[in-house]
Amino acid sequence: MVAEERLRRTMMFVPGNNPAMVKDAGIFGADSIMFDLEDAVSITEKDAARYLVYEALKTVDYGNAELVVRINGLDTPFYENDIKAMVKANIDVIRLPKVESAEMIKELEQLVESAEKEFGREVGSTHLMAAIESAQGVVNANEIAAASDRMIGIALSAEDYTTDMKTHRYPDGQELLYARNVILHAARAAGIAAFDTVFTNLDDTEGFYRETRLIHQLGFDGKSLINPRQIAMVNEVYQPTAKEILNAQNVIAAIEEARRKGSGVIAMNGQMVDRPVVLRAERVMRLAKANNLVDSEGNYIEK
Ligand SMILES: CC(=O)SCCNC(=O)CCNC(=O)[C@H](O)C(C)(C)COP(=O)(O)OP(=O)(O)OC[C@H]1O[C@@H](n2cnc3c(N)ncnc32)[C@H](O)[C@@H]1OP(=O)(O)O
Ligand SMILES: O=C([O-])CC(=O)C(=O)O
Ligand SMILES: [Mg+2]
Repeated sequence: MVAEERLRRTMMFVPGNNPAMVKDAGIFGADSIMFDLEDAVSITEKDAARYLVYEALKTVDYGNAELVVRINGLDTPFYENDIKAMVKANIDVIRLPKVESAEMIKELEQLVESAEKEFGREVGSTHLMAAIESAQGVVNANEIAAASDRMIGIALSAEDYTTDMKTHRYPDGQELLYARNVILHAARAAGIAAFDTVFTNLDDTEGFYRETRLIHQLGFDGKSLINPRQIAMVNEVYQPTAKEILNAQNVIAAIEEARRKGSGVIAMNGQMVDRPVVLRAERVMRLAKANNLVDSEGNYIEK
């Protein structure tokens, strides 16, 4: 097996100034919980939200969820204090909003490194991600994605992006097609994850499914979410079918057999099985496991 890659289908925003939501954010089963210190928090509450999230990170058990914080942008008076507090609280990932250049990620990296030294945290252990929210960010997506070894992903942020592009969001998503493809290619070229944007109309379930099916087809790892009700719908779209699971099991068994015989390639039902096929099969099995569709030995559970 290749190194186990973390599943990041659902990255749920949690307003950093809402004590009840911050406290209970772990119970909904999001792959990643993203505490927000930026646009969900008004200027007057910035310090209180930072303190609330810091305390929660120190005291609340969020299980296996990856813990992310969206700090305030580099053009605000808040980001330095945000970085220090979140590094000190052992956050897994810092998400920088409104990223337009590799230099912004490098500036973030320097501040994170000095905070790690100040608080006795292992240097390099705080991961980073960038939200791309403007034309400039899309144009520089390749450099942004490759700006630091700490980068785990880049995300499209379509609310700010469509404003910058002088458009707005439409049900068919045509206005996002270029940005989605650029971000996806930049992420894949850099070997990191790609996240799609939030869908803000909680009553439009059909629209949410349509958008999630599209980004799944394109190849995104997952989506930023605003509400726990959206988690199960994303997991459903990302869940492999019985046929895909059975095929993946056969592929993995076939390649293990080939390796025992000293070969990296084998034919299965007349079809060549090589590395990319095996990597896809391993991802299907990770998704199957996450959806409880296989037992601990990887056997399909009939439902
Ligand atoms: C463009 C951008 O920057 S987007 C990112 C910034 N925006 C955000 O972070 C907003 C996050 N989302 C929210 O605040 C909320 O989901 C809202 C305001 C949109 C809707 O809230 P509600 O109407 O309360 O939603 P709903 O009725 O589905 O909530 C059900 C439960 O889930 C909780 N919940 C809802 N959203 C969240 C969330 N994002 N995180 C944690 N818990 C949540 C509610 O508190 C409620 O809990 P309760 O049953 O114990 O009272
Ligand atoms: O990251 C997101 O999807 C939310 C956001 O800030 C935006 O859309 O501008
Ligand atoms: Mg935004």
